This record gives sequence, C-alpha cells and structure tokens, in this order.
Amino acid sequence: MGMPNFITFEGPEGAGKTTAIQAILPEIEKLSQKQVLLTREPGGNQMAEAIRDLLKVQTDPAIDSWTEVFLLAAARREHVVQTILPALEAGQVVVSDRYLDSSLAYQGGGRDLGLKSVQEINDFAIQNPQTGKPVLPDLTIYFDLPVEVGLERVFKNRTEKIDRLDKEKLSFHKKVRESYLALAKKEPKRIKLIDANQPKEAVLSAVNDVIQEYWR
Ligand SMILES: Nc1ncnc2c1ncn2[C@@H]1O[C@H](COP(=O)(O)OP(=O)(O)OP(=O)(O)O)[C@@H](O)[C@H]1O
Ligand SMILES: Cc1cn([C@H]2C[C@H](O)[C@@H](COP(=O)(O)O)O2)c(=O)[nH]c1=O
Repeated sequence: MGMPNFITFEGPEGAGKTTAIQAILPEIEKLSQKQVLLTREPGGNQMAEAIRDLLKVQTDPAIDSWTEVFLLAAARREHVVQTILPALEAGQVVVSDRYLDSSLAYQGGGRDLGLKSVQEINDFAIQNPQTGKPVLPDLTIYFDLPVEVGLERVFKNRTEKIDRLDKEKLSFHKKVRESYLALAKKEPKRIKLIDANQPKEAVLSAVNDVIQEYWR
C-alpha cells in the first residue's frame, strides 16, 4: 500500500470525524515524518470559509439544490488551487475534514441530484491546472453510524453550532449515509469504513489501525 499524501475523513453529521482527526494527527506526523496540513470543507482558506458561512444562511425559500452544489464546488476549487495543491507540492501531507465524497453523498444522494451530475460539476473543481488530472484523496476514512446516533450527538452536545444541514429531515440524512455506503462499496481500496458507533477510544483505535497499515 502506498503512503497516502492526501487523506480525507468523511461521514454523516456527528460521526466523530473532527474529534478523531485531532487525536490522530500527531500519529500521522510521526509516521509520515512530514509536515501535516489539517484543513476542512467547505473551507480551508479565506474565500472558501466565506462560502461556508454563506451556505449556513437560512433563506426562505430555501436555497436551490444546484446552487448549493455550485457554491460547494466553487469553495472546493479555491481549496484545491490555493491550499491543497501548494501543500502537496511542498511535500506536505494534507488531511481534510470532508472533500468530494461529501458532495456526492449530501448533494448527489441526500438532495437526490444523482452522483453522476454532481461528479461532473466537481470534475472542474478538482482538476489540477498544471496536469489536467483530478486531485483525489489517496485514502479516505469513512465514519459510519446510524444517522440518529450522530444527530443525537450533534443536538445534545453543540446546540450553539447547529446549522442548516443538521436540521434537514431524517430521510435526507439516511440518503446521505446510504450514498456513503455505496461509495465505500464501490471503492474499497481507497475508502476504509470504520464503525463510528462506538466509544471515542474504540473509534480512535480503528482509525489508528487503518493509518498504521498504510505506513507499515
Ligand atoms: N465516539 C463518540 N461517542 C460519543 N460522542 C462522540 C464520539 N465522537 C465524538 N463525539 C461527540 O459528538 C459530537 C460530534 O463530534 P465531532 O464534531 O467530532 O463530529 P463530526 O463528524 O466532525 O461532526 P460534523 O461533521 O457534524 O461536524 C461532539 O460533541 C463529540 O464530542
Ligand atoms: C464539503 C461538503 C459539506 N457538506 C455539508 C456537510 C455538513 O453538514 C456541512 C459541513 O460542516 P461539518 O462541520 O463538517 O458538519 O456541510 C455538504 O453538504 N456537501 C459538501 O460537499
């Protein structure tokens, strides 16, 4: 297995990605012996973070689903060009809390727009301007859990940060999870599924196992 330079973490709401990333980062630094850039989507630089704020605005009527896709893809383009590629080119490891799979699962699946169309729009966002090739993660760690469990964590623990997408219907979140599971099934080499419905220590140990395997 090759050493992953671009690692993404994915999952439904409240899956515990952010908690686990913080804990595992020193181990990635140790194993890779490289500088590790921690970033997130939507976000990762000034413009993309501004788009993240925009995406939280609750409008009436609600934002059109394609507008949501385009805004996320615009944020991703900025993220790829201004943040991810320069770090990879400087020999760093990039760890991102969400990336392209989030759009496939949330917009393609959750919003019923279809994976193919959402992928096609994102093809523009993730293209390396120098090589023309797509910038794709080497390794994706997918945190799987029943959406009710994740949402309960979100609503119980961080009421001040509940956003527009957290408040979507249960059926939306279920479609997001189903799409993630389908992606993991389709790409088992890249996407490593871990059971996120366990205590934090057990989740971290599962993430650690995946990471260790890559640097063995
Ligand atoms: N394994 C776990 N068991 C119980 N609670 C957890 C676990 N992991 C994280 N939490 C708690 O659940 C909440 C959500 O965790 P976290 O922010 O890490 O998830 P996330 O996947 O980044 O969520 P989101 O994508 O919705 O921002 C936090 O309050 C966190 O402390
Ligand atoms: C990248 C991306 C994100 N989303 C959604 C998923 C979450 O609800 C928020 C991000 O915030 P969090 O702190 O990671 O929970 O945005 C999306 O719908 N599509 C995307 O491509």
